Amino acid sequence: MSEARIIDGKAVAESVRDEISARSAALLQSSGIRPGLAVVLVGEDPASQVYVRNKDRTAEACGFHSVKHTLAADTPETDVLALVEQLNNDPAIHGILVQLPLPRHIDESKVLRLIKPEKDVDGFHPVNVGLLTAGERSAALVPCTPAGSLVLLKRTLGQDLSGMNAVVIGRSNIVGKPMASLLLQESCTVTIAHSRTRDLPAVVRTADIVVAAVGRPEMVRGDWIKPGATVIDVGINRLPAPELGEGKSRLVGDVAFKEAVQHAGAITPVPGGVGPMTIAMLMVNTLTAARRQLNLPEEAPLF
Ligand SMILES: Nc1nc(=O)c2c([nH]1)NC[C@@H]1CN(c3ccc(C(=O)N[C@@H](CCC(=O)O)C(=O)O)cc3)C=[N+]21
Repeated sequence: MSEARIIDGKAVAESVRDEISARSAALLQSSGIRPGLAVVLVGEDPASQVYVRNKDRTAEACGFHSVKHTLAADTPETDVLALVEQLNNDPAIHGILVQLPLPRHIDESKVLRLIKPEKDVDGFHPVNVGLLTAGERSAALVPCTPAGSLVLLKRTLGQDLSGMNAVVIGRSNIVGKPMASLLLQESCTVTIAHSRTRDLPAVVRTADIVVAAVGRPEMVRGDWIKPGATVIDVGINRLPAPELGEGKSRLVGDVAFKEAVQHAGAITPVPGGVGPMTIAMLMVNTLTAARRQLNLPEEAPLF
């Protein structure tokens, strides 16, 4: 069998970013307003650092107003809530992202529920979750990683995914559940598999589309993949790599890439797959949020 096509998430993310830059420049020209994005970091989770740096750089490249609030890991919950409230009321801020996970003493869902739904560029507020689940994707802000994964699927398979068997591995609120909602809305036959699923390899073998979002390095093996299937690897796992030198690490996905590439029709790499798309879709959501807050018409959807 021939090797799978490698889906270039970095290149697709760049094209999305170019489109957002152009739309952002047009908005600035016509209304004098820059989309504003605020990121709130509580504590310094090392895994968050790369993400925040990439996000800042991309926001700047899109001509956005971008601010970062870094709070100490022991900041009281009331202070975090007060900051969110301040950002909710700041007209220069159209999108608010509170980096997860939060320290244990902070009630995550309390923080997420306080963010104004129209500023919720992560799409984690119950209002946005509800709209997406109810099939009103176009009225919602859609979580960035699932949205980016769907963009990659459509670039690979075309606009029509109807009737395809999609298996989503992982049931998180951040990826698995919203991904399943999106694929269902595309008329896929959707299975959500998880840690209690019986005979996961057999379930995955039924899939035309596999979305792996479990957070377990290289868990999905090559012989689980139906020949020709499209594989979206959402996992970003940092493993020690002494072969690269002392203290070095490497990133691997949730899919055993070297094996899966022998079976799949197309597959995303890690890094360079879904990660860059997550950031690109955050820019899409921030621009969408800004336009809605300014009562401007919706632009053509990018997926
Ligand atoms: N409220 C919230 N929303 C998030 O979306 C969110 C979050 N919290 N907490 C942390 C995770 C992690 N995350 C990443 C996004 C992009 C890359 C990314 O761009 N990765 C690149 C480079 C990775 C590297 O070189 O280290 C790649 O995969 O090619 C990584 C990680 C978003 N997250």
